[in-house]
Amino acid sequence: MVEVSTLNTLIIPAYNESSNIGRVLQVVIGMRDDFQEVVVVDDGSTDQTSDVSLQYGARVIRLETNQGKGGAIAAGLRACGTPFLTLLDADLIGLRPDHLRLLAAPVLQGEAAMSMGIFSAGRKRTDWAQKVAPSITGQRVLRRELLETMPGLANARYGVDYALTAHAKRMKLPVAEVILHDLTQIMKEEKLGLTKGFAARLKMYWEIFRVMGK
Ligand SMILES: O=c1ccn([C@@H]2O[C@H](COP(=O)(O)OP(=O)(O)O)[C@@H](O)[C@H]2O)c(=O)[nH]1
Ligand SMILES: O=C(O)[C@@H](COP(=O)(O)O)O[C@H]1O[C@H](CO)[C@@H](O)[C@H](O)[C@H]1O
Repeated sequence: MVEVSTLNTLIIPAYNESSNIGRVLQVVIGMRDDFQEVVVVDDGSTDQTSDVSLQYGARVIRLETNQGKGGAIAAGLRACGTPFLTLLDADLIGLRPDHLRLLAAPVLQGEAAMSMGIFSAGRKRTDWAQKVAPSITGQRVLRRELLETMPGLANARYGVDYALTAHAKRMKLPVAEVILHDLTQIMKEEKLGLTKGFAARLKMYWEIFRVMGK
């Protein structure tokens, strides 16, 4: 039987996440039976994201300038060769190994081409966001062909999640939604303060809107 660890790479796109990424890395870095590699793509951060990630033993790909989430994922894809990829946001709170195994199961077992993780019982605000729009979750496991064939990946910025879900639908591929209990993430307003956070949120909505209908 083929070892799962030779099949799956974990890719974490990260932009200025030095205060958050350690919480995620300390959970995933020991999962040697599950991932061939843990790759952090530091998307032109101006903080210590790369140094912190290296301290936890992750492989770090450092982009000189900020490319946006889609560009960071594209760089991670180019840097690995496994047939399956796991994508995670760097700012999760409450992540456990069983979340990742639950998320991977439908794809590794061939029932789905992609699975999408939906927060539940994490926090009201983030649960609600994913109930309303499950297609924009950052927690996914997918077959690499899906990313390789996605048009405009490198320029999609925050539109990448919406575009990936739409791409799978267009290709008529089976997608699984997996409930991830007790998981949440840090909101932009918490990272950047109310005014800057809200401005970043509006920019994110614009980047998602741009890919809709493409
Ligand atoms: O230009 C960017 C913006 C975001 N991200 C990463 O993409 C993930 C999701 O972004 P963010 O946390 O801002 O979104 P939220 O989870 O708040 O929606 C996080 O790991 C970010 O660090 C990135 O790599 N490049
Ligand atoms: O839930 C949401 O409304 C957004 C913004 O989350 P925050 O409130 O800033 O944590 O987060 C989701 O959408 C982003 C864009 O597609 C993805 O990058 C995130 O992974 C996803 O959680």
